[in-house]
Amino acid sequence: MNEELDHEAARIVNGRLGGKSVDTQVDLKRIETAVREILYAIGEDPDREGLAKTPGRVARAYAELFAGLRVDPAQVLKTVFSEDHDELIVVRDIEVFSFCEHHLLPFTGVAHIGYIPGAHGRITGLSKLARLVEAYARRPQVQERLTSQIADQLHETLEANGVIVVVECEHMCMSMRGIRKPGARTLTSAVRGILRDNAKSRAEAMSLINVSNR
Ligand SMILES: Nc1nc2c(ncn2[C@@H]2O[C@H](COP(=O)(O)OP(=O)(O)OP(=O)(O)O)[C@@H](O)[C@H]2O)c(=O)[nH]1
Ligand SMILES: [Zn+2]
Repeated sequence: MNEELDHEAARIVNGRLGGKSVDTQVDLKRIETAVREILYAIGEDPDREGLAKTPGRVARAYAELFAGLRVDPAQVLKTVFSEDHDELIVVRDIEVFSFCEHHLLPFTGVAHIGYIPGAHGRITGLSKLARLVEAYARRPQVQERLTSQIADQLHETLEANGVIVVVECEHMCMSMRGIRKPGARTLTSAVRGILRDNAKSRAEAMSLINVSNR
């Protein structure tokens, strides 16, 4: 099949991201075809009653699960307020559902985000921090990149004095298959600005995030 034509035929579906509808241009037909092939390949019958609608369901699920690919994270942070607050703001325990790009299996856990506004006092809506996590998580990812992308976007867009992002996740590709170690959690952090340069500020941020007591 001509790839360009196939791409042009991509259907628009509505996905949901952080509770908001987004236009997600995803080639559902192509996913359906691929899922049928996978079902054949594992020795299943894609036409049996229970599986007949599965390729379509998987296609719609993927459109939603990978909706972050069609979100501009800078836009997510566009709601900013000016506030005379030059100290740490932390939102912790933001749920993360992402997919490791190696096995396309989920990794799930929480993200903790802290930032110190810049001199102009630019702060964003608290929910926007969770939306930012969604925008970067709903893509094929690695946990390290997810962590640093969130930190870099906050640092840049808010011109924050300091940023800290800690992500703790369990990877299904380590739990369900391969090494099979359920319960192992991976912690990654990214620190920017004053929180990177100043050990005392970083320690204060870490204690608010309180990772070690979880
Ligand atoms: N650094 C990092 N590694 C990840 C992440 N998600 C999955 N991985 C790892 O990616 C690696 C891929 O290794 P490969 O040797 O290419 O693939 P594999 O043979 O399936 O590896 P095993 O999982 O060890 O069976 C594995 O060690 C996974 O644990 C992530 O977010 N960050
Ligand atoms: Zn993996």
